[in-house]
Amino acid sequence: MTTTPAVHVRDLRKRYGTKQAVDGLDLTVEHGEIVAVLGPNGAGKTTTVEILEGHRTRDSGEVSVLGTDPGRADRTWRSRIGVVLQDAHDQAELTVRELVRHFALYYPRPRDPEELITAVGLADKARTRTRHLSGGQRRRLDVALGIVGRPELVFLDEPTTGFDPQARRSFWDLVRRLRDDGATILLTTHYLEEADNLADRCAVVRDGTVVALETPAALRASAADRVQVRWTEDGAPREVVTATPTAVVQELASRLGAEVPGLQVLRPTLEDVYLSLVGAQEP
Ligand SMILES: Nc1ncnc2c1ncn2[C@@H]1O[C@H](COP(=O)(O)OP(=O)(O)OP(=O)(O)O)[C@@H](O)[C@H]1O
Repeated sequence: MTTTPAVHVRDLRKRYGTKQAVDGLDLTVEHGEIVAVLGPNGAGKTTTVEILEGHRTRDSGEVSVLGTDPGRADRTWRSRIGVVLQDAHDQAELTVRELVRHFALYYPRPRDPEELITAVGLADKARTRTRHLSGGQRRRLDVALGIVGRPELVFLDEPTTGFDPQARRSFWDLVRRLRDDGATILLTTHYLEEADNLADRCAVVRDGTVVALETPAALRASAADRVQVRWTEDGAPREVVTATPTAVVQELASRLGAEVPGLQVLRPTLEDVYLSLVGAQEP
């Protein structure tokens, strides 16, 4: 295992006209990690990821992806990266199988197209022309095309947008299998549940900088002093926010009897922590 991180970004900056889209962003992704990049619309996630993919230039800052500056990368580097863009493919007349086989030809050590089609849940669509796929099925095909070359590092841009809940869960299993095979994964998502289930660490981006880079558990723990205890007393709903919910419940039980009416103990979710980090008002 190499000691250089898979992705290392320091003080990254990118401006479009007067808009400072990325404003001194730092990020490190270790080999074998799944990192979710979270942030409101316009926070600078796509710009950052596209710079890491070598698809956009930067104004300044240090960027190393698999040990190489993406601004100066060659074809060999590109073959080690898997990029899953939204609606990347435009070959509507080809079938799923034809398209995956076609993409496999570009790589020295591709995955087996049939196994891959099954792994992304498209086995029964292998002979379907891609223009006849549903939105969620197209996304799964995008993913298949992004990983057919057995990339060491996979970029997934909002990969499960448009998936039904079952498809989303089987997609998460697929991403975990990729990681278990040794891949590093950087994904952007607006689904906090996705980040919570999948990510080893979450990078929360606001106004072009990373404001938190932590495990989902550590992020939740940062709000451990904001547990809501709700109950009903004298026919009216009551609520306190506390760091010691057990003590509150004990006090209520001794005062109101063993079964406190309407008792609820609500621990902060990842979404609560996220919203307090980015500000509840999204643009
Ligand atoms: N090519 C461009 N030209 C001008 N401004 C741009 C360009 N691309 C992005 N921007 C602006 O830069 C800012 C950051 O955009 P970016 O797409 O990186 O955000 P994002 O976090 O990916 O948002 P979303 O969640 O909506 O995808 C936004 O204010 C956006 O309008």
